[in-house]
Amino acid sequence: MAVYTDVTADELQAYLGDYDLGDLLSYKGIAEGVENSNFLLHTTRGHFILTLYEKRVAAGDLPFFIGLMEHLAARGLTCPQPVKTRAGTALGRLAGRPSAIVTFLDGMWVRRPTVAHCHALGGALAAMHLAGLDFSMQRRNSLSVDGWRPLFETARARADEVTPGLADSIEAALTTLESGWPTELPHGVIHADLFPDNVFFLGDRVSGLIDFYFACTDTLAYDVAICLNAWCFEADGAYNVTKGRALLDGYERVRPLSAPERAALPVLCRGAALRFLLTRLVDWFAVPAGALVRRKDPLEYYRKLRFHQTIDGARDYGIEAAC
Ligand SMILES: Nc1ncnc2c1ncn2[C@@H]1O[C@H](COP(=O)(O)OP(=O)(O)O)[C@@H](O)[C@H]1O
Ligand SMILES: N[C@@H](CCOP(=O)(O)O)C(=O)O
Repeated sequence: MAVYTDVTADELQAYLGDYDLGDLLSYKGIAEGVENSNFLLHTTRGHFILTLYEKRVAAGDLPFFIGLMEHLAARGLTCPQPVKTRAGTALGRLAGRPSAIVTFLDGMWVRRPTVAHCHALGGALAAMHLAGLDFSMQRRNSLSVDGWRPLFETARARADEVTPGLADSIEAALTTLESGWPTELPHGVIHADLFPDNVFFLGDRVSGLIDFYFACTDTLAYDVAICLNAWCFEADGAYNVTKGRALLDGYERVRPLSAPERAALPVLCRGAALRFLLTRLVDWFAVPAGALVRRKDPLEYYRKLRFHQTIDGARDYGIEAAC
């Protein structure tokens, strides 16, 4: 998260008047993350997270996110729980933005995931996929293949400022993905942004998942591809096949992948890399002056995309093509 919108102590006191959260002792903006504005609240009832939803979150989608966190918790997953006002509502409005308060989760996210972390993450991802299967609400993924070109068009003219030739490379990758994107693989609720900063650990054990604000109904194996991108590359840009194997093994112990899902991993990984390249590229030029936010490097995902373009089978990710 980040802080794009500031909240005064008076505004916050008045807002908290609708909740049974005791007295406000302190609050501070959280610099981590890039999407929404987040504050850590300390009240006489404990710690909570206040989120003000920013540009990429449509207010109409908030009931899906809130309902999903409640659904997953009811199925035994540890994730933030929306705190309701005395009137029973989880969604409010603060400083001109839609807002919500959620419970604070214990644990730490890991800056340098090990093989053991990747294995545990794979299991947690699969458990989330299974727990989401009977969630009754649907949300289209606005950041899937049909959303990439409109996103690209907003940044195309400036893309080569980041690195020469970037616009042409994205155009070529996009055209290939648009004609070959798999649509028949098993669908369900996906997290769609399960990066290390959204997974809390206590030791090697996953203690909770956060940040469900990209969650949607989409191809389950696409979520696996997002995680391979986010967890299994080293700082020098090399893919770590041992981590990939661990992640996939952890996943398959809970939810085995079908042969078509395995076969689609290369194209899904290319799509996942392009999706984060594009949002990072757009944000590179769009972060407002004065916002408390750390921009993320689009080129990290350009390098990952180019790696995936050299892959032709699931085996290169650490899993056999056939089950
Ligand atoms: N429920 C929570 N419990 C504890 N810390 C949280 C919680 N939600 C967010 N945070 C803290 O805020 C940071 C950013 O949150 P995140 O949801 O990833 O933001 P964004 O949506 O902008 O990416 C996390 O890395 C964590 O430190
Ligand atoms: N994970 C995305 C950015 C979305 O914000 P996050 O802080 O929740 O990860 C990226 O790395 O581009």
